[in-house]
Amino acid sequence: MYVPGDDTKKINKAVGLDVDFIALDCEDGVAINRKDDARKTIRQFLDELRPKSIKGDLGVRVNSIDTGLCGDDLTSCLSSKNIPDTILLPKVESTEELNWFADKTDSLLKNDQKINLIVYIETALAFVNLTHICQHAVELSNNKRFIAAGLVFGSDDFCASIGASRTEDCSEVSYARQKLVLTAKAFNLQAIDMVYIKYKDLEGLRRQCEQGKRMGFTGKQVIHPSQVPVVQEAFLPNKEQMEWAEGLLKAFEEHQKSGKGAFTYRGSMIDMPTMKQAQNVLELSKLAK
Ligand SMILES: CC(=O)SCCNC(=O)CCNC(=O)[C@H](O)C(C)(C)COP(=O)(O)OP(=O)(O)OC[C@H]1O[C@@H](n2cnc3c(N)ncnc32)[C@H](O)[C@@H]1OP(=O)(O)O
Ligand SMILES: O=CC(=O)O
Ligand SMILES: [Mg+2]
Repeated sequence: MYVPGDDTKKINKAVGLDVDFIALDCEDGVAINRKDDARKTIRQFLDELRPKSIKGDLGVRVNSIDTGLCGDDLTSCLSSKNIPDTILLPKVESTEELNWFADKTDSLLKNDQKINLIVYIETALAFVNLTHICQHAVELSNNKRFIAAGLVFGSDDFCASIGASRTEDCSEVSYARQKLVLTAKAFNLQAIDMVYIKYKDLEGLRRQCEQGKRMGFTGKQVIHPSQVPVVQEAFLPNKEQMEWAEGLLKAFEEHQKSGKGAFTYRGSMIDMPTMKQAQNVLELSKLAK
C-alpha cells in the first residue's frame, strides 16, 4: 500500500493497518515541491521505528534515476540505523540503471546489510528490454547488495508512455500484463499487478484482482486502506479452492499408487500439471493469517 512520504498522518494510519507491505512514496504520489519534505519525513520515520511496530514489510519508493533525485532518496533512507526491507525503483528501462543502483547500494550499505529490490516496468522501452533487465537484476543479486524480489506493473505510467486510454476490461494493457507475469516467473520473481485508481469502487477492484490472480500475478498495489481486505481476499485461495486442491492431491496420490497417471476428478481429467496447480493453491494458503 502506497503512502505519500510527506504525509505523516497517513503514515501513522498505515502503521496500524493489517497490510502486507507499506510503500512510503517519494515518487509520483508526492508533489514536485514536496520532495525534500518526503525524504526528511521518511528518514525520521525510519530513525524512530520501533522493532515490530509494523506488521508487514516496509519499502521506500524512491524517485526514478533519470530525475536526479534518486541518489539523495537512497542516501537518506539507507543511512538510517533502520533501513527499509525493500527499495522500489520506478521507471527502470535499462540494465545500466541497475548497475547504477548496484554501485549506489554498495557504497551506502554497511557490513552484511542487503536490501530487496522491486523493479517497476512501466514504459514501452522497459517492456522491449524486459528480459535483459530481469536477467541482469538476478545476476547482480548474486554478488551485489540487493536481492531482486519482484516486478511491478505500472499501468498508469505505461498507458501514458504508449498513448493508451484506460478501459474497464483492461484490454489496452493485456499484452503488457501477460508479458510481465511471464517474464517475472521465468526469472523466479514476484509479479505485482496494477493499481486500481477508482478506489471507491470496491466491486470493480475485486473483479480486477480476480483477473490478475487468474493471470498469475502474486499481488497487487493499493492506494487506499479500503482496498486492502479486498485484495488480500482475492489473492488468497478461498475455502472452495482449498477443498478442491486438498481433495485433488489425495486422489492424485491414490491414483499414482495404483499406477494411474491420468484420472477423473470432479468431472475433469487430472494429471501432473493439475496436481502442480493444486500444490500452488495450498502453498499460497499458508500465507493466510
Ligand atoms: C500510479 C501510482 O503511482 S499510485 C502511487 C502514488 N499514489 C499514492 O500514493 C496515493 C495514495 N493514496 C492517497 O493519497 C489517498 O488515498 C487519496 C488522496 C487517493 C484519498 O485520500 P483521502 O481523501 O484522505 O481519502 P479518505 O478520506 O477516504 O481516507 C480515509 C482515511 O484513510 C486514510 N488514508 C487514505 N489513503 C491512505 C493511504 N494511502 N495510506 C494511509 N492512510 C490513508 C485517510 O488519511 C483517512 O484517515 P482518517 O479516517 O484517520 O482521517
Ligand atoms: O507506478 C504505478 C503506475 O501505475 O504508474
Ligand atoms: Mg508509475
